[in-house]
This record gives sequence, structure tokens and C-alpha cells, in this order.
Amino acid sequence: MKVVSGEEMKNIDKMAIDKYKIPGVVLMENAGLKVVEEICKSLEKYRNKVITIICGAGNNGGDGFVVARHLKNMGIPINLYLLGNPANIKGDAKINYDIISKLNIEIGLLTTINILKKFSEHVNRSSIIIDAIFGTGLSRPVDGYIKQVIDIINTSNNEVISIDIPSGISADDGSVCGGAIKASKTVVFHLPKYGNIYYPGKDYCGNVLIKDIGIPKEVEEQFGLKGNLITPKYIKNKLKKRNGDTHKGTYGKGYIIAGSVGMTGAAMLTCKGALRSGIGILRLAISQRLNSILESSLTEVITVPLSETKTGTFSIADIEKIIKTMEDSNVVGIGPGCGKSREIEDLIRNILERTSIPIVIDADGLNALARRKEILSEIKSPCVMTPHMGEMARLTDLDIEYIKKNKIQVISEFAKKVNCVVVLKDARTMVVNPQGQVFINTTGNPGMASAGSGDVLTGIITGLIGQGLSTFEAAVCGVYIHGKAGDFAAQKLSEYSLNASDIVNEIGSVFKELLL
Ligand SMILES: NC(=O)C1=CN([C@@H]2O[C@H](COP(=O)(O)OP(=O)(O)OC[C@H]3O[C@@H](n4cnc5c(N)ncnc54)[C@H](O)[C@@H]3O)[C@@H](O)[C@H]2O)[C@@H](O)CC1
Ligand SMILES: [K+]
Repeated sequence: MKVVSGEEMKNIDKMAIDKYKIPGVVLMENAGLKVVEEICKSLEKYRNKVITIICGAGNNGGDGFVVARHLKNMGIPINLYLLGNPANIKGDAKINYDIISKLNIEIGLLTTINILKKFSEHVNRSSIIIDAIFGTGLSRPVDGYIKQVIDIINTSNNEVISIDIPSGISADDGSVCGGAIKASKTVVFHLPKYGNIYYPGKDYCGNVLIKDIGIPKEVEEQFGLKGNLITPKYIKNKLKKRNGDTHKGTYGKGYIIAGSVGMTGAAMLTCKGALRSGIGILRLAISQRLNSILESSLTEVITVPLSETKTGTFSIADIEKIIKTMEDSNVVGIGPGCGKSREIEDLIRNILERTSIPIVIDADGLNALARRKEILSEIKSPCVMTPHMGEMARLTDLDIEYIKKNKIQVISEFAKKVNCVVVLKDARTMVVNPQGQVFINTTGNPGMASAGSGDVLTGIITGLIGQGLSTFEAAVCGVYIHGKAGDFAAQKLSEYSLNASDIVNEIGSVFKELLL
């Protein structure tokens, strides 16, 4: 499913109206009716049926007028408020405002401070509040009087249904612009907006319900929209049921370079992530001192013990052994827990110069690239990089705040420049390919923000590439599976108690569900 910015949605609406000749007022009517449907579902549980609707002067407010008219027709008692100047209401919203004005409905003008007391009483005496103040047209931070209105709604403890997006949330990045409505549910039209998906916007939306309002699918297809939500359907399409007539070689040979003294767990978790994702054969290059630990704990892995530096990190001295033992692999995963040293940088440079095997680079692998940026242009392999915000900042020399504000642009430019698939790990992890396609993941939870979680993801993506998925497909499937496994683990243990090993333990349940 596509995800759009406010501007993209406006263009889709405009094309549906101008080129496909669907009158805007029809779309608005459909939008209002979809909200009424949701109100009716909620209203069943209240004895007091009074509903308060607050409309802005734009088209979001227009949707609110449609809702008011239908509720009135249904005999449901309403309070209707306009937060804005009636003289500013135009187009389809004006048509609906004019209809409302002819009906026996009182419209409270929320333009003077005196009315706030009455408004507050109405809000507190209502069952449900309908937020039709601002939608995708929010153009500046809310302040002063409007903020007071939002605060009254938020402190009322009522059920709040937002139309399209909670008023005050940016449709483009989910940020709170001065203040925002905290909704119980949000009825979203046609496609989710980034603000319905990204945090903190998502937390303000409550339950997100995406509703068709009659815009033909082919309209959006004409815009080359870059944003996609990762859906189970996409993942199911990529994961094939296994044929009976196969052997371990069918499912790939992976090669992991991870861990160092003090970071044994990183190697372990990466390997377990790959094994649970179905890789046929897995080798682990590991420093000599750690070999016996890993041999005893990773029963299924073939270890390649290597010489090490004084501090127990990989040494460049054994580069030929690495290249030789790596040769027949069809995927390499490098970086988790490798430590920061000049030798790691040299090791990565050598590997990237001399191999064209698909490679997943994470953690200290990325830190090495950030310190030696000239290596970035030498990557010959199909490659996935899995930075978190801090690593992304180091790789691009941009500050984290700037990246957060311009996520899609920054990652897309970087992915194109280095010709790699980039997985930006965040509360909403995003996968971008050099062609600029963006896939946003919605599985996962805050319990996964703990040490080792990223190592498991590197393992999963490595495991999937080993089994024949492209780097992009493996990254998209990998982030979904990883998040879903985290969600299953959190259901069992709580977000507080979730550890990276618990994610590993739930990978199997995710595959079971996907392959049903
Ligand atoms: N034909 C269409 O375009 C359709 C639009 N729809 C609705 O229309 C919405 C978008 O409508 P609009 O583009 O008119 O925009 P909005 O209704 O979201 O808001 C625009 C109005 O709010 C004012 N405004 C923006 N930020 C403000 C702030 N911080 N403080 C005070 N005033 C502020 C603007 O000056 C303008 O008057 C969608 O979210 C959706 O709910 C739906 O009815 C479906 C059809
Ligand atoms: K709204």
C-alpha cells in the first residue's frame, strides 16, 4: 500500500476531480459518510448520544459539516462549532456550510474567548468529539486560541474521532505542530499519510482506519509515488514454500564476520538470526580467543578461527584466510560487535575491493565506512547497509535532527550515491533502494530498542539473501519479520522484559504465520 504526503494527496484529489471529473463535493460526501459509519459503531456503547463536532474553515471542516448533516438526519443530538472565519470557507466546504446554514442547526463560532466556557461544557457533556479542524492543509504551528480549544478536547477524556489526521499533526512527517488532538481513532481517506504512520503522529491517531472515498486506483498510479507500507501480502509473495526435492545447498551458504572480545553475543545473535531465517549453511569468522565459546553455543555453525589484535578484534593479518573461506558463500554479513579499529577498516576495505558477493554491512562495519568514506565508492557487491540514526549521521556527515526532518530525501540520496539498499533503523524502520523506492515498516515495538536487536536483523537479512531474495527484497522482508518477531515476544513477555534473544526465539512463529 502506498503512503503519501499532504501535497501528494492533494494532487491525487485534484486529478480525481479535474481529470476524472469526480465532483469534489462527491468525494467530500463519501468522506463524511465513512466517518458517520465509524461514529455509529462507537455510539452503540454510549447511553448519552450527544456528539460535538468542531470544524475548521478548510475542506477538513467541510467533511465535518457533512458529518453534522447526516447525524442530524439520523436524529442524533449534535453541537456544531466552527473554529475559523465563515468568510474564509470556500469551494466544496462552502457548499456544505451553506446546506448546514439552511438547516435548523446552531453553529457556535469559536472565535471569541467568551464562548470557550460553553464549548467546554458541551465537550464534557458529549459522548464523542469529532475533530474536523485541520487535515492535510495544516500550514503552520497551531497557537493561542486554537491551542486552547485543542487542550479542552484533549483534557475531556471523551472518545475523539479525528477526520483524516489529528488536527495539529503534520501529514508529512508526523510531528506535532504546536499542539495536536489526541484521537481515539482516525478515519483516513484513500491512503495513509506519513503523519498517520510516523511517530509521534501515529500515537496521536489512536486506531487508524483507512477508508475508500471513491478515488479510482489508477489516479494514484499516475504519480510514481515513492512511499510504500510493508504489508504481510508483500512478504508472503516473496517467501516461497519449500520444494521437497532440496538439500542444504539449496538454501544458501552464508558467511558472518562479527564479534570481538566483550562482544561475543553480537556474533551469536547475528548467526542465530540467519539460522532461524532458514539459511542452509553458515560460517562464522571469529577471533581465535572466542572460537571455543562460539563453537559450543552455536551448534549449527561452522567457525573459522582467526588471528586477532591485542584487544581481541579481527586482525588484518588473516585477510587471505577470510577471502579464501568466504569464496564459495553467496552472502556475507559483516560488522556486528567487530569493534572500532584501524584493522577493521582495512579488513572491510579489502573485502569490499576483492569480492562481489552480496553483503550486509552493519554496526562497526558502518562505523568503519564512516571513518573511511572513500571506501563507499568501491563497493562492487550488491549491498545492504543497516544504519541506525547515529550511524546514518556519521555516514552522511549530517546531524540527526536534519535527518529526522528529511528522512526520505536523505536516505534516498545516500542509497543512490553509494548504489546500495539502505535500511534506516528507527521507530519506523525504512528500506530504500538506489532507485528511490521507499518501504516503511510498521511491525515492531519499543521493547526492541535494546542491545543485540540490530544484530538479529543483520542475521535475518543475511539469511534471506542467502536463500535467493534480492538485497532489497531481503531487507524489506527482514525488517518486517524482525519487527513481527519482536511483537510476538512482547505479547508473551512485555516490552520491558523483551531481549534480543527473545526476538530470535519468535522468528519461527512469524514464518509459520506467513507461510500458512
Ligand atoms: N476534494 C478534496 O480535496 C478533498 C479533501 N478532503 C479533506 O480536505 C482536507 C484538506 O483540506 P484543505 O486543503 O482545505 O486543508 P485543511 O482543511 O486541512 O486546512 C486548511 C485551512 O486551515 C487553515 N490553517 C492551516 N494551518 C493553520 C493553523 N496552524 N492555524 C490556523 N489556521 C490554519 C488554512 O488557512 C485553511 O483555511 C483533507 O485532510 C480531507 O479531510 C476530503 O473531503 C476528500 C476530498
Ligand atoms: K482533523
